[in-house]
Amino acid sequence: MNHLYLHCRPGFEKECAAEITDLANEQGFFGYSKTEPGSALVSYVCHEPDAARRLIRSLDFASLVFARQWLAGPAPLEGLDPADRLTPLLTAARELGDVSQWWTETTDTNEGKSLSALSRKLGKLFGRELALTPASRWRLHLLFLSGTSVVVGVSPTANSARWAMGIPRLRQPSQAPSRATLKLEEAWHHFIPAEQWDERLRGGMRGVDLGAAPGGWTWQMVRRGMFVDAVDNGPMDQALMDSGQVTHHVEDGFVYQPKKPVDWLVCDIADKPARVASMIGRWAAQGYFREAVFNLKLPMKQRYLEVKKRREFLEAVFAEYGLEASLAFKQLYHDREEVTGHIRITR
Ligand SMILES: C[S@@+](CC[C@H](N)C(=O)[O-])C[C@H]1O[C@@H](n2cnc3c(N)ncnc32)[C@H](O)[C@@H]1O
Repeated sequence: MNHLYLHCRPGFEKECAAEITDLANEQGFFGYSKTEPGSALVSYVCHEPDAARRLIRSLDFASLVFARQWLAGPAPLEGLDPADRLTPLLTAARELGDVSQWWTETTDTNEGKSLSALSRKLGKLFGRELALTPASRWRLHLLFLSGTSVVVGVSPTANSARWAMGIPRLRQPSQAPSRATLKLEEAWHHFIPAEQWDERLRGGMRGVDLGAAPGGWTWQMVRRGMFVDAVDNGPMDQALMDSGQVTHHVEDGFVYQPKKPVDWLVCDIADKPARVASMIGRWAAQGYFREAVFNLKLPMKQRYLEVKKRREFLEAVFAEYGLEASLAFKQLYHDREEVTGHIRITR
C-alpha cells in the first residue's frame, strides 16, 4: 500500500496537497500528490511500495491543518461489478489486517452525497461479514469514490479524526444566538480530549470573547458555567446577557485589555490574519490567558503559506518570552475560508 488519502474542505485541495508533501518529505518519505480541484480529496502516492502505513504512523495527525481525516491504503479498487461489490471489498479489507472498527465514507462533495445511500447499504452487508478485533489499533475505511470505485484503507484510531470523513455530527443548539457557535464547540472537541473538558472548561472560569456579537461563542462558554467579557461594537443577544454571566464591552477588540489574566481568550474577528496573530501574540506575551481559540480568515491566494507564517510568528513570540506553549491550527468542518488556531500555555 503506497497511497495516503486525505479528506479536506472542497476548494482546499491545493493547500492540503502542499502540506502533506512538505510533511512527508520532512520525515523522509518521497512521493507526489494527486488531486482535482473541488474533489475534497488528496492522494499522496509514496514512491516506496509499502510506505503509506509507515507514513501514517510517523506523522502526527494533529499537526495537519488542512486534512480533516486520513487513511492509508492501496490504489482504489476500480471497475467493481454492481452485481457483486461485496466480495472484492471484503477481500481487500482482509488483506489490510486486523481492525477494531470500520466506517463507510464518501468525499464531502455533491457526488459524495449522491453515494451515501449506496455506501450505507453496502456497509450494512459488509459489516455482517467482516470480523473485528477489538484490541486492534486500526480502523478500516471504505471510501466510495463512485458506484464502481472504492478506496479500502486503514487509519490508526489514536492518530486520526474521531469522526468519519473528519466531520463531527454537532447539533445546532436552539438557544445559541448564532450558527457560529458550532465553530467553538467543534474547536473544543478537536483540541481538547473529552476526558479533560471538566478540568479545562470548568464552571467559574473567566473568558474574554473578542468580536463576540451576537454571542454564539460566548454562549458556549456560559453553557460551561464561565464568566465572559464580550467585546464587540455590535449588540449581544439579550437572553444571553440575562444569564448574568456576561459583561458586554462596546470597544475595539484590538485595543481592549483585560483587567486580570483570564483562563480563556477566544476571538472570531474577521480581519487580516497578521493583525489577529499579532494581537494574540501580545496577549500571550503579557500572560493574559491560559488557552486561546482564534480564527484566521485566509486570503484567496497563498493560504497554506499564510498559516505557516502565522505559526512561525507565534512560535517566535513564545520563544522570545520563554513561554512553554502548544500551538495547533486546523481547518475545522465548520470553518469556511479560515482556519482555527489553538494555544495552550503550559508555563
Ligand atoms: C463572525 S462575527 C462573530 C460571531 C460570534 N463569534 C458568534 O458566535 O456569534 C464577527 C464579529 O466581529 C466584530 N468585530 C469586527 N471588528 C471588530 C473589532 N475591531 N473589535 C471588536 N469586534 C469586532 C463584528 O462586529 C462581528 O460581530
